[in-house]
Amino acid sequence: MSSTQPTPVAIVCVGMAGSGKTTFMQRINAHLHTLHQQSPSTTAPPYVVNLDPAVRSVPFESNIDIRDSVNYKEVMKQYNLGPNGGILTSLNLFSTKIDQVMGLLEKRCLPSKQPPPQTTDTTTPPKSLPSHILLDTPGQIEVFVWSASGQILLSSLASSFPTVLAYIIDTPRTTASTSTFMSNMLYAISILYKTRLPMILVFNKTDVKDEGEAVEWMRDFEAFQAALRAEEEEVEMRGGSGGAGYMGSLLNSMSLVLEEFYNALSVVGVSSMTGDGVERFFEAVEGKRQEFEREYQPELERRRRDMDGMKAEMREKEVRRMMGDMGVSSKAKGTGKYAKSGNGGRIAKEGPETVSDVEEMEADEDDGLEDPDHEMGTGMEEEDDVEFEESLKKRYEDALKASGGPAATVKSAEYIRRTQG
Ligand SMILES: Nc1nc2c(ncn2[C@@H]2O[C@H](COP(=O)(O)OP(=O)(O)OP(=O)(O)O)[C@@H](O)[C@H]2O)c(=O)[nH]1
Repeated sequence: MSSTQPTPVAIVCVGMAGSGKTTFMQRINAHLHTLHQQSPSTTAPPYVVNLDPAVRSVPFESNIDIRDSVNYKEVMKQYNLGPNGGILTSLNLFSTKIDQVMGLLEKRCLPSKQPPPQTTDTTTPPKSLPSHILLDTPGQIEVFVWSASGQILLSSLASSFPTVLAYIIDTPRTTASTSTFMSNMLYAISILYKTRLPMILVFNKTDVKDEGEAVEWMRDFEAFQAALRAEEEEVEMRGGSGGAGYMGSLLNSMSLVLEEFYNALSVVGVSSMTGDGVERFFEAVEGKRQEFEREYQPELERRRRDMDGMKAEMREKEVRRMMGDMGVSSKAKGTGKYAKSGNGGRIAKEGPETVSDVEEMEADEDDGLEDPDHEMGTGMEEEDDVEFEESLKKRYEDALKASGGPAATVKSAEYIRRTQG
């Protein structure tokens, strides 16, 4: 079964505090558990990850919980931080374990790369895999979306699984006024731009107020402008300014500009309380998974290739820089600042850079010593030096590759020192 099962979709739930994110997670988790119970051989229960370090208790069981590896209260105390700083630092600490987290997710949710053991037992079906990975995020949405660790977590996830954002919206509160609605939409856009992942807008709490008005405001800007005018008139009647100034015209123009953005989104109304709309949500997830594979994956791969290219370029630069440094430090080979101009095109005599350089230079001047290579120049040295530099360059490159990039300069320097004896 597992070999024919599609890769599970990762659903990352984001939303403002109080939007009903946790209740929504609980609802979709319960839905997937029911599907599993109905057909245990085709799909495993969802794999659940809690990324909210500050949550006291979650009404569902998590397979990976940030709270198991980071103690949020302790982090706040130790680093003397407030609540948001505590969440951010906890996420940072957790993201340092991203390799382990991804290893675990891949092990549990992707088909095994090893061939299944040869067995004559045909009665036991192969183990099924989860169809979805659910991730709950901190209510302080900005801490997750705009932090480096949030980015690391999201991009690592998207590099192994089709990843979809579910942006949960408190429908009754958001449609209470056009300005609240617009603020929430702008927030959703900024997340879309930042994460560059497909997004589903989940209008939650439809048992209190359905999503009809919100969807109308999104699809028909004239309806939004009519609602805006009605609001202004109401305020004017109460003796206020009606926001007729910049606010009204800003919201007006915004509604026109946002049309393109709205077209990129899937919209569903859900009641996490009653379970209404949950099937429609999963249909939207399937649509977004296809969109991810069609549009986002090639873009992700292109970005990854660019990154690899950049890394290779940086490695090359680093090698050149270190070769330059070698010119400073390889006095023994006559390739340093003591080398005279014309010695194989290497660096000419330069000013001292450190106190010990000054002492050495003074000592040399006192002795009236010449560069030994230069004195004994036969022409052979130049060839030797080219060979020497070539072999060094190769060793630098090998060292840099082995250590994963220019960040490992110190390590590489040690390596060179060691190999030079
Ligand atoms: N009527 C109704 N209430 C809901 C629904 N979903 C959530 N709520 C209520 O909304 C409130 C907030 O829900 P939570 O799930 O705690 O919201 P959250 O976004 O996780 O909040 P934080 O934990 O602060 O991030 C709770 O009182 C829920 O009972 C819904 O579909 N309908």
